[in-house]
Amino acid sequence: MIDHVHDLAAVREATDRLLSAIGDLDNAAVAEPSRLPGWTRGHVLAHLARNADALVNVLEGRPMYVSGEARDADIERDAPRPLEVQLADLRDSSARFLRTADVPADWSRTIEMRNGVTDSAARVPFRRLIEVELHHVDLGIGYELTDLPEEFTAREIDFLSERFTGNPGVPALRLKATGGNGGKQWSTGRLEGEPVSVSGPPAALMGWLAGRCDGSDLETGGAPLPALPPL
Ligand SMILES: O=C(O)/C=C/C(=O)CC(=O)C(=O)O
Repeated sequence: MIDHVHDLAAVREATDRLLSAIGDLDNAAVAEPSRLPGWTRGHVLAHLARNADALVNVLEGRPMYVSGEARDADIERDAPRPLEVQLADLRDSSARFLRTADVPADWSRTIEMRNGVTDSAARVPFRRLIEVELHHVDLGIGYELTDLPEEFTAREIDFLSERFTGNPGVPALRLKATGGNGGKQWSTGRLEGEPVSVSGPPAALMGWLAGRCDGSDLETGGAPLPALPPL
C-alpha cells in the first residue's frame, strides 16, 4: 500500500534541502559539469523543473511531454540560465507540483508516464522524490548517496528491483544489504537460473542499480558483477 501523503511530505523535505543547497551556489558553479555525462548543473536544474511540470501533466491526465525531442530541447534551452532564474523556476515548478498533488483525487487510478510506462497515481509522489533526491546527488555539491534517508534508499532498491524483474537484460540477482538496513534482501532480474548474490551497504547497492556507481564496493563472492542496462 503506497502512502502518497507520506511521500508528498518527503518530497517537500527533499525539495527544501535541494533549494537550500542550490542557494549556496553561484552562476559559475551552475555552468560547471554535473556528474551526469554531458550535462552541466544547469541541465540538471532545468530537468528537475521540467520534470515537476511533466508530473503535473501526468496527474492532470495529459501526456507527460509533448515528445522526447521537446523534452530534450526544453532542457537545453533552460540549462544556461543564471542561478537566480534556475532557483525561481525550480521553486515555482516544485510548488505547482505539490499544489496539484494536494487536490483530492482518485489515487488508485492508472497514470501513464513517458515511454508508455503505466503505474498507480499514488506512486507519482515517490517518482518525484526519486528525481529530487538522486539529481541532488548528481549535482556533485556535497550531498552523497550515503546522505540519502535510509527509508528512501531501501524503497528505491525495492522500486528498481521490481523494475528490473523480468527484464531480459538483467540476470537473476539476490541483493543483500549490509550495515544500515542490514540483512534486508531483494531479488530481481530473470526468474530462472541460479541468482548472482550481490551484497554491500544499501547506498552502494542502490547507487549501482541506479547507474550512479560502478559497484566496485560490492561483494559477489568472486563472481563477476553483472552489467545492468540503463534505466
Ligand atoms: O520513472 C519513469 O518511468 C520515468 C521517469 C522520467 O521520465 C523522468 C525523466 O527523465 C523526465 O521527467 O524527464
